[in-house]
Amino acid sequence: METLSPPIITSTVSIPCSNSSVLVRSHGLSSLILRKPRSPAANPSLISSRSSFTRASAVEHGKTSVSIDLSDPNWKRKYEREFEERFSIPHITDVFPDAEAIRSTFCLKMRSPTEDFVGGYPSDEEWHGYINNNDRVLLKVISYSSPTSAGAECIDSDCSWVEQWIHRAGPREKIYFRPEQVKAAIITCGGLCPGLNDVIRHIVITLEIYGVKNIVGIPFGYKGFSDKDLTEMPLSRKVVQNIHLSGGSLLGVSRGGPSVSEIVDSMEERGINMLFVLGGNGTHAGANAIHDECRKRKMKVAVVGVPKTIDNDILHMDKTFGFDTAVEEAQRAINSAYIEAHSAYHGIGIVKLMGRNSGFIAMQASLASGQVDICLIPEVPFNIHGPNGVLKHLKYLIETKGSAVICVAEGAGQNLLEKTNAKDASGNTILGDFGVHIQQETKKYFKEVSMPVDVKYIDPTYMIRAVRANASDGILCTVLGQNAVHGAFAGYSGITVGIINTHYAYLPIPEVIAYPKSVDPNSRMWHRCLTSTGQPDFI
Ligand SMILES: Nc1ncnc2c1ncn2[C@@H]1O[C@H](COP(=O)(O)OP(=O)(O)O)[C@@H](O)[C@H]1O
Ligand SMILES: O=P(O)(O)OC[C@H]1O[C@](O)(COP(=O)(O)O)[C@@H](O)[C@@H]1O
Ligand SMILES: [Mg+2]
Repeated sequence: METLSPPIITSTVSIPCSNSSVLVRSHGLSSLILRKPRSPAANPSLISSRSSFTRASAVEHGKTSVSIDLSDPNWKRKYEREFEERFSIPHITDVFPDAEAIRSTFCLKMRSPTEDFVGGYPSDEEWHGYINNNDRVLLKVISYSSPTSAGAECIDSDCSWVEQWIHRAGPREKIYFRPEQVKAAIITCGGLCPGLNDVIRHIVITLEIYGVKNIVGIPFGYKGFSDKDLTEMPLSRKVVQNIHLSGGSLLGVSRGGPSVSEIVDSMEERGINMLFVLGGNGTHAGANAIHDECRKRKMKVAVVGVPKTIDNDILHMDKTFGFDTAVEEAQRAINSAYIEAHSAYHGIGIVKLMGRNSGFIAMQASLASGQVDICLIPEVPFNIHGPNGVLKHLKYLIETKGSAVICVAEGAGQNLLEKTNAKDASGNTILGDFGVHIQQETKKYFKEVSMPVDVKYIDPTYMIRAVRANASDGILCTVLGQNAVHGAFAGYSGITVGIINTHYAYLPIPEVIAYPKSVDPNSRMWHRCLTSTGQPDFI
């Protein structure tokens, strides 16, 4: 048995300290972790707070309450055991202890597939490179020697090394579904993302290698389960052969849709027993609820997610597919902004990139281009006006360099805009347009200071996410798509697949969506970005 589905973690750890900036209030694992300020000198009270580490830290793990008593000599072993349980992945045998396992029909080397695959493809090979169920991947690979190391994530004052192991992804020797009894469905939800077609393609191809013949696509996200006008799309290697050559999703996407019980009713009606769900946080929340509902109804179903978001806001993963492509595509916009700004008298180029809660695209695109003077992201507060504001620095740049480029993430500066409380069909907050706002404020400001400027605003957001995946995302999509199928056949459900420290792993869905991953302002990467742009703090 692969033990329990871990609860979503919403926890609070208070590190007793006089400076409120180190009062850590967050979700999930990082709640155990004291994030350091940018420089220890900036927060001397933190250093003197070392003794606070020795106190017991009460941590609520969703339903269960876990308390890590750092004075307990065995706290590390206990922590590691609890971690293992949280990251255990639900398995069909949790609900069906007598579920029959058969030898895998997935072989690395085989003869041409025959019409009659029952009993497995004929293979000449004995060794298939299967993954052992006990194989693990290490989640954190840096051993910090001090809480003052940049980006340090520490549990105690010594930053003791704690091992956090997660399940390795890949094909298993035993499978829990007979290919001829599988009806697999694929669904893509949320916004577009480069690589969706690549993942669909590899799921289909891998399912066929296992011997599955009944594969369908559900059109337009979860809506496709309830809308009677939308019919399933039969999928095969032939259908998906070239779909990766274009962006978008062969199946279409949508936000909003039916309730979880309607979705599961529809799955029962259609006889779907493998569901591959491609989407972001919202989609995964839905996938996990579908998994729970299937368990409640004692349905032998595998629900496997593949995280899709150009925002790169899924926890624990090196990156999500489409992110690299988005960063690469953003280069064209930034370069255009630079050329426009550089070629104009007192030119200012402003580029808005996506990133609802997380500034990863803006940060990485700024870093990659080397042409950005000011990068603004949601995670780092700033002022536009005032002596330390963005506009003052912009004036300095115009005076000293003659031109400037600003890159903003869409979620940046929302506190400076009027709130509308508007939501999209999925319940996501509709953001104010900060790109337009800073463009207007820039024009106003320079008029006020009687300095002629030529402002060019570029919003390439939808162009970026509609392109096809680049080569590196193409490879990532291939591996994720294949591993999703391996996970389902291995009998896992309520899981998702990701790249972690360059290895591929299965994670329980709640752990990756507990909250959106965001840029750590104390991380080396953000500091590198600041070094590259040369921008000051705008506070
Ligand atoms: N908490 C939730 N529980 C169940 N379904 C959800 C939840 N949040 C979002 N969804 C559904 O997931 C789909 C995609 O969600 P959305 O937030 O738009 O995109 P993404 O998955 O990219 O974050 C939508 O159909 C939405 O209704
Ligand atoms: O216009 P739409 O389709 O609502 O998409 C906008 C959102 O899509 C994204 O690119 C990705 O969001 P999701 O991961 O929720 O699909 C966000 O950065 C952006 O806010
Ligand atoms: Mg989302």
